Amino acid sequence: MSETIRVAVLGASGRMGATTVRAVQEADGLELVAALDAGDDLRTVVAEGAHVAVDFTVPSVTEQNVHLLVDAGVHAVVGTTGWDDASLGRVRDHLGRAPGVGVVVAPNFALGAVLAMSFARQAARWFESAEVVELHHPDKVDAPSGTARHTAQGIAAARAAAGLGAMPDATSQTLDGARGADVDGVRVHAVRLRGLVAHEEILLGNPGEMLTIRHDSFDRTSFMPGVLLAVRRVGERPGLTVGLEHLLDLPA
Ligand SMILES: NC(=O)C1=CN([C@@H]2O[C@H](COP(=O)(O)OP(=O)(O)OC[C@H]3O[C@@H](n4cnc5c(N)ncnc54)[C@H](O)[C@@H]3O)[C@@H](O)[C@H]2O)C=CC1
Ligand SMILES: O=C(O)C1=N[C@H](C(=O)O)C[C@H](O)C1
Repeated sequence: MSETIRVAVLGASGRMGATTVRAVQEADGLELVAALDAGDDLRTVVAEGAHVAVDFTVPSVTEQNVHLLVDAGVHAVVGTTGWDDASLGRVRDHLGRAPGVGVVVAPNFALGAVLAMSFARQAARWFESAEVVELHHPDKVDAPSGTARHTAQGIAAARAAAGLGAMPDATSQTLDGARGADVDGVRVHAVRLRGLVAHEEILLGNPGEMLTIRHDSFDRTSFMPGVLLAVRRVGERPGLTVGLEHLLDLPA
């Protein structure tokens, strides 16, 4: 990769895309070469010689964007939600046929959120119960958040590795949805409220005690240090990286 990293932003008119455009324009060593939104031709990314494309679009298009970028030899930094094991597996297979190309998919680029998820994974094996509450602005289209899914999956993996079984829960009569969504056996609850940006609480319970791990993004600038870190590092990481924790040397 040359000294100046040429960056394209997809979803550039959206809340995250617009914030990313400004951050790239203000960052040392980066040059914004394309800012595209719905209806624009993705071939502009290649025509403008982008090294890295940042995707903050919508869950229904992000995987397709990534495949097009990989075909073009452009590294991808992806914050858009909606990824699952199947879509990540398809990208991993595709990257196997595109040596040298890197893709970083991160459900949350805020450093505090990544640390909160790491702390939750560390704590999970010591508690009988764990639930995740995510709270977001009401314009968000998906629920639960990608961050909450990733958090719950990490908690479930840590519990399984420690030999813990199902959590205690005597609920036998309930309204649909009252106990939230089940992500690998961990309950996840989604709040949508005007005034919020992006927030998460991880509740861990034992007899007589509770540990609460909370992270708040009050402004979308909170995601930018992580986005810029990924833009700078993705070229050194061929293949698929899922989660910013891998770029921060935190336990996966
Ligand atoms: N990983 C992270 O740290 C964060 C991830 N997100 C995720 O990023 C995504 C975007 O969030 P927001 O910016 O709030 O949404 P938004 O709705 O404000 O922006 C999405 C933009 O994508 C555009 N778009 C739709 N189809 C497109 C296409 N085919 N090509 C190019 N652009 C297209 C839309 O026109 C819109 O401008 C969501 O999935 C959200 O959950 C949001 C915040 C942080
Ligand atoms: O849509 C959002 O706003 C956010 N989306 C991501 C998610 O779903 O986890 C990251 C953050 O929570 C903000």
